Amino acid sequence: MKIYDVPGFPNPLRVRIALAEKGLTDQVEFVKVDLLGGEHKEDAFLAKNPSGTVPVLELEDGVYISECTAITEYVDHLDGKPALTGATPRDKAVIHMMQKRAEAELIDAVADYFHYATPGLGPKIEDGKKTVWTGRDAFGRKQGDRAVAGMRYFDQILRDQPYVAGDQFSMADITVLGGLVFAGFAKLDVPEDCTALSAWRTRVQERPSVKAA
Ligand SMILES: N[C@@H](CCC(=O)N[C@@H](CS(=O)(=O)O)C(=O)NCC(=O)O)C(=O)O
Repeated sequence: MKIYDVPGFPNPLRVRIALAEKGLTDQVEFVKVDLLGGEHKEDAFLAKNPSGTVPVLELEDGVYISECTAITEYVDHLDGKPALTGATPRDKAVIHMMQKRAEAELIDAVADYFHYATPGLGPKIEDGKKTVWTGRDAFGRKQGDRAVAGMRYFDQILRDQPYVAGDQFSMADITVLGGLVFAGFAKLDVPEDCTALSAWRTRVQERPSVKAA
């Protein structure tokens, strides 16, 4: 397997943690993409992923898989013992639901704040993305507020259960952690009173997979 990504960036981190959780990291060739230089917006990369984002997984048969959730589902099922995406219909559904909330209300909202309300990845990348749109800064700030509301939501969830989707660590936890890492990138602070979320982060950061990623 080959993964095109940028080490240390939030969404690539989601897949790197999943690979480490499954013990597959050493079976992957990582190919660094020059994100700041705009390589991901060039035709050669767009042919791998028309969305122009990382990470992208390339399989032995040449198929390209983008989207962290899809990549995580792929690696989680390779050994027939899904541990991150749910082993029963019920667990699969709850994890899928919480994963979607972690994307929509946290990591993707932070990404919008980062790209539209801050200098983001710099003018070479961002100007292409930000068409001349008078409301773009206001949209970015609104998404920042949405991300902070998302932090409060997950704080409430984690007051009643040890992990984002219930009693077990899952890909939904990985996505919330990616969202908090992205928030740090974007200088979007976790509210002081989100004590359950902060305690959960301290706990999951002790996982070998997180330390290794
Ligand atoms: N929904 C995508 C999001 C991927 C994404 O936005 N990746 C960022 C990198 S990261 O900063 O989120 O880690 C990217 O490629 N951004 C390039 C750009 O926005 O031009 C996924 O799940 O893979």
